[in-house]
Amino acid sequence: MERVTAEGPLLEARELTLRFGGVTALDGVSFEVARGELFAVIGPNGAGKTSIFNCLGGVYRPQHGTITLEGNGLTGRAPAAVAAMGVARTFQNLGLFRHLTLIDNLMLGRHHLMRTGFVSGMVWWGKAKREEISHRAAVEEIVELLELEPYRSTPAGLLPYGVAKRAELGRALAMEPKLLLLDEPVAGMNLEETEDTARYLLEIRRELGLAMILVEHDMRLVMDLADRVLALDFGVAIGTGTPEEIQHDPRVIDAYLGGAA
Ligand SMILES: Nc1ncnc2c1ncn2[C@@H]1O[C@H](COP(=O)(O)OP(=O)(O)OP(=O)(O)O)[C@@H](O)[C@H]1O
Repeated sequence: MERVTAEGPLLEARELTLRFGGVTALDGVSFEVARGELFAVIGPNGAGKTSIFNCLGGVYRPQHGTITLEGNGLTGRAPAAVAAMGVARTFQNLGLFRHLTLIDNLMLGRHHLMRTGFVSGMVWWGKAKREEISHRAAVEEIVELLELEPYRSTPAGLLPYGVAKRAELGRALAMEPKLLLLDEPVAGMNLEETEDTARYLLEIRRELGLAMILVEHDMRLVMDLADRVLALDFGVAIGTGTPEEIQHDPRVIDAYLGGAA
């Protein structure tokens, strides 16, 4: 039965197990994400981080376990249905339309929120026009928040890399999600771009109160930004806690930080 609860965690993942043939990518992983929380998932290569995102985003269906968003079942739903429930995602490889301008890419992010289709838009011109204006206003707020004004009319394919990643973040925000999944948001960035991204993520949390799950190899970024961290190793959750707790957890040091040192 569908229900919406104002209390309790925003997202709840219980005992997720995902297997590919003989490989167990996730082995009974449980975690919760609170409203407004910046939650990070870390672990060495092959630990299961992408598998978690793919289960949350509806790309993979875990063989065992449940995922709920505000108490509503999300497990096994198709990616479009999961997006419509309020889960947005950014990708390691950019998910923008190269030939469309930045503004049009952001408008596309709002597509599922638009009520007026093409034909009804012609019939109900006034209503469609009003809807268009309100969507454009929402997009303008994102442009301002992410300081994208100088690039608004630039085709996405011509944007500098760091700006294109920011535009992708903007496209995800344009969906007005309840939860944002960030897949290695600073991969391939230089130090300045990385610091800018950290600043924008903090701004998003502060201004929008949006919950985010971050998968990232850059440990400094994770430890600086995250409220809580889940550490995985070989598909098993080996620790959950504040960055401080995780950095001092012997199992995590052994599995990950120790290995990287
Ligand atoms: N589609 C698939 N088919 C078979 N095995 C897979 C598939 N996807 C993931 N795996 C396996 O599941 C395990 C977890 O992979 P996953 O990609 O989730 O790890 P990860 O922590 O994201 O790694 P990385 O940091 O390298 O991106 C690995 O052993 C991987 O080889």
